[in-house]
Amino acid sequence: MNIALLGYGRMGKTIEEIAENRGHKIVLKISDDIENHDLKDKNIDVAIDFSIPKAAFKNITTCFKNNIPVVSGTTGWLDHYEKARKICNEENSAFIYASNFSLGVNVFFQLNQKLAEMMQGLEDYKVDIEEIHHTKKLDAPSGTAITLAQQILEENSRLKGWQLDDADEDEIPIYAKRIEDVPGTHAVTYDSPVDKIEITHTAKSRQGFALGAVVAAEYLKDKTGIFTMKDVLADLFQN
Ligand SMILES: NC(=O)C1=CN([C@@H]2O[C@H](COP(=O)(O)OP(=O)(O)OC[C@H]3O[C@@H](n4cnc5c(N)ncnc54)[C@H](OP(=O)(O)O)[C@@H]3O)[C@@H](O)[C@H]2O)C=CC1
Ligand SMILES: O=C(O)C1=N[C@H](C(=O)O)C[C@H](O)C1
Repeated sequence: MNIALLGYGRMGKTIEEIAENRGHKIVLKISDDIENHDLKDKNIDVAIDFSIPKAAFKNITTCFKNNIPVVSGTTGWLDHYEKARKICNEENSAFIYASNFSLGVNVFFQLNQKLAEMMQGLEDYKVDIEEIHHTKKLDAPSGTAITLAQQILEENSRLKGWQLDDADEDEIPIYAKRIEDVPGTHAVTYDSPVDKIEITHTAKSRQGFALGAVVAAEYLKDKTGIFTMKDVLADLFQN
């Protein structure tokens, strides 16, 4: 498969290594405005975007307009997600966005949803989310922490939203810590006067995120439409 890397930083480089080990070819790497690059004549099968929040929307939709399916893991641009979906559908292209491509985190998402369902009637427990990342991260809270909060909100009608740091009684506080070189840690805690329930996912490196993104790209090639990591995992475990 011929892959274009939109963003060639920490994740782009890790994806390159994993994709090549799986027999794919990197035919384009960009770290600047996509308009400076010719997307034609490179036989790009899939573009993988791990860039920066302010570039993601343009990167993704330019690919749709050039009939190139896109896997995007860039966080911090989701105000424009619905518009990107619309353009994808109009252009008959294909798209997978995930705040976290790691297979382990996608299991953790299922665990979080189940736990939220079990805890929604237990009013003595206060829930919060903590995320820890390296000091170079541009956005806070992390995209993964926002996904975790959204899953809890779907199950708990007493909670109205999430807030970074100081939250109201009916909001989920998300605490974002920045510590040098931490690849990504997420914890969801339910605290009551008598006990505490915690679930944590700790990434040991970026390899898990990168592998998930390459597996998603393999899934997306030759498809049309909008997909999620749930579709990718269902396909993976079926085969
Ligand atoms: N969904 C997931 O599983 C994961 C998501 N992420 C997310 O992926 C994104 C990238 O993370 P990471 O690799 O650590 O960040 P880096 O800062 O290491 O990489 C971002 C790269 O994008 C480049 N860039 C700048 N402008 C553009 C542009 N217009 N088009 C394309 N590339 C551009 C930067 O170049 P330069 O340095 O020259 O400015 C840099 O090389 C972040 O949003 C992060 O949150 C990260 C890990 C996992
Ligand atoms: O910026 C990172 O590094 C990461 N970003 C993603 C996020 O914002 O959730 C995923 C992962 O935790 C690493």
